[in-house]
Amino acid sequence: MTAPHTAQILTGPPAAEALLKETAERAARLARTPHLSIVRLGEDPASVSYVAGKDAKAKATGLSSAVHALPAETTQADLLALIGQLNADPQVNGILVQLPLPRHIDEEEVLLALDPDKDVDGFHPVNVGRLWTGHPASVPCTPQGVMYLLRHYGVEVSGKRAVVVGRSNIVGRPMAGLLLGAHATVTVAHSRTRDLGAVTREAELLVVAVGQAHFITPDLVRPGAVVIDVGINRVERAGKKPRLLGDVHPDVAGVASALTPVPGGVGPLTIAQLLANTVAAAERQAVGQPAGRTSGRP
Ligand SMILES: Nc1nc2c(c(=O)[nH]1)N[C@@H](CN(C=O)c1ccc(C(=O)N[C@@H](CCC(=O)O)C(=O)O)cc1)CN2
Repeated sequence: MTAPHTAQILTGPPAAEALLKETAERAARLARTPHLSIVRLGEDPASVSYVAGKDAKAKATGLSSAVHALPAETTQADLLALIGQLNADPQVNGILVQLPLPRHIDEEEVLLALDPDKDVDGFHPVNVGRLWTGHPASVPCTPQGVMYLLRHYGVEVSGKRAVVVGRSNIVGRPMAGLLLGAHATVTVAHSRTRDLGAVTREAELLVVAVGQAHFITPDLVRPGAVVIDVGINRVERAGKKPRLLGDVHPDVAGVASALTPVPGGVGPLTIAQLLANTVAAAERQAVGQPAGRTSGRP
């Protein structure tokens, strides 16, 4: 009798540690310690925890960082004024505004106000354009972290059929741009895709970021595919900590050749990549080179 097939589990922490080590070495080579300014509004527990993690990891990696924790009722004008100050401050190399923002804030206007060369989240349309035209850019941390994880585990991307499920600005769209830049043949599936299974079963590399627990079931996966689960769905439980579930059903391990877990897969790469983006921004600023002005075509 043969043992049932089970996928290789691509865990995030070893890849994140490797990226943090590289980032610390690069930071130490700079004449001035790179500085990251983190802006948070309100007390959303997940945002408080992610921001604390970013601040602590930045310091542990040899960067300097400061958290601007503003009340939830901060006005749009006050938030824009703070961003203006950080943009103008030559000591600040990277700025990020933790999302989601309170409902009264116009998120698009806030992201547009960031200096694109300090926008270490890569959300500014200038950085989106740089990514899609193959110029050096800050790229959103989670999809950039996925690329690092794939390289860390030796997963070949060039020439592969890749399907990204989800088209958010934070994950799906930049993920598609990065995979295309790495020479994959890329399809983006979304809520209006007809016959989703016919599309996802084509994928040798399947990246899922839809925000619905266990949305991808084994019947939607090509045997032997590499499956990257970007979902983090919090399922509340009475009297207990919420459970974190991915977008991919665990039974997919019986079909895929490799699979990222949730938690402990892509998530840890997000913060490591943010620090790598901050150091890269500081390196470009040190030589007076705006991100998009050199040829970085793949
Ligand atoms: N300005 C930004 N806002 C948000 C981003 C972002 O990249 N920039 N991404 C997410 C939240 N996020 C970082 O900000 C983030 C999400 C998840 C993790 C992570 O390590 N997840 C762990 C589980 C942690 C837990 O217990 O909650 C995992 O998946 O193993 C880190 C950072 C939205 N906002």
